[in-house]
Amino acid sequence: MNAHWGAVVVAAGRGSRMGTKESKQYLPLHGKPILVHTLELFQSMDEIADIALVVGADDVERCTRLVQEYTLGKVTAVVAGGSERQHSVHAGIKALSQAAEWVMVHDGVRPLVTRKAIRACCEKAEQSGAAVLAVPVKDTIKQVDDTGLIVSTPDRRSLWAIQTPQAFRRDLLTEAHERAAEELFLGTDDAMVVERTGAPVVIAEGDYTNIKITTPDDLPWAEFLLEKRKREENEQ
Ligand SMILES: Nc1ccn([C@@H]2O[C@H](COP(=O)(O)OP(=O)(O)OP(=O)(O)O)[C@@H](O)[C@H]2O)c(=O)n1
Ligand SMILES: C[C@](O)(CO)[C@H](O)COP(=O)(O)O
Repeated sequence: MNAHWGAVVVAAGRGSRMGTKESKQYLPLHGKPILVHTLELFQSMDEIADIALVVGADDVERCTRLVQEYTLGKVTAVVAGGSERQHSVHAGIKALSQAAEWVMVHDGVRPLVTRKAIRACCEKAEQSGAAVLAVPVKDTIKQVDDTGLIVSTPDRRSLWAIQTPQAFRRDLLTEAHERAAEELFLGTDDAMVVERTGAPVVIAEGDYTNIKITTPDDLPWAEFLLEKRKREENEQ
């Protein structure tokens, strides 16, 4: 893995599907905010030189304090995000130090990603320019119309559930985001923004445990996975 990777960690969402008053990225997991678990993992990797943290406009001060409290020295910028995830990512890329020629984008609410998976994704990106973590879909997926009628059943062998981090050569990601902004294109991940430029984006196989904490039932699952991981680390 290249020596100078920058990471954009996006955490400016409201977490409406979680349904809590507090935005989900600040909910405690093993006594620490979910977002802090994520940042600590990135902070611990030698290959990552700096991190831009993107949060809600009202949370910039609070997150600057969190960065100090948890001595997250690689977080060189805490900036306000936008109304859509894509706007938040774009703000993060612009805030990242110019020295970072390679950028990975990660959801602040995916604290269970592993260093091994991050490295696998970045290594694939270094070979091809752009790579995303993903896992093969386990269920049969149907395309359904507005009336509930099944329209088609895509071949499951070609379906992957996409995760983060998503890793890119910085100039490629920057240009793709600028173009999407100009053309008012909104995607649900950064790969979509890059794919539409015609640049290849490849898959790096990840783990099913890299969940995006989205709804209340994800919280006990995340607690369990974190507990299991800590136990395994202690046994080694
Ligand atoms: N305008 C936004 C929307 C989302 N995100 C971030 O993108 C990641 C993935 O988004 P998701 O899980 O969908 O978060 P929310 O948008 O907060 O959730 P919801 O859709 O339930 O409101 C999260 O870390 C979230 O904080 C962001 O930085 N800016
Ligand atoms: C980027 C992402 O996490 C990949 O699975 C996902 O697309 C984010 O989507 P959401 O609509 O913000 O949940």
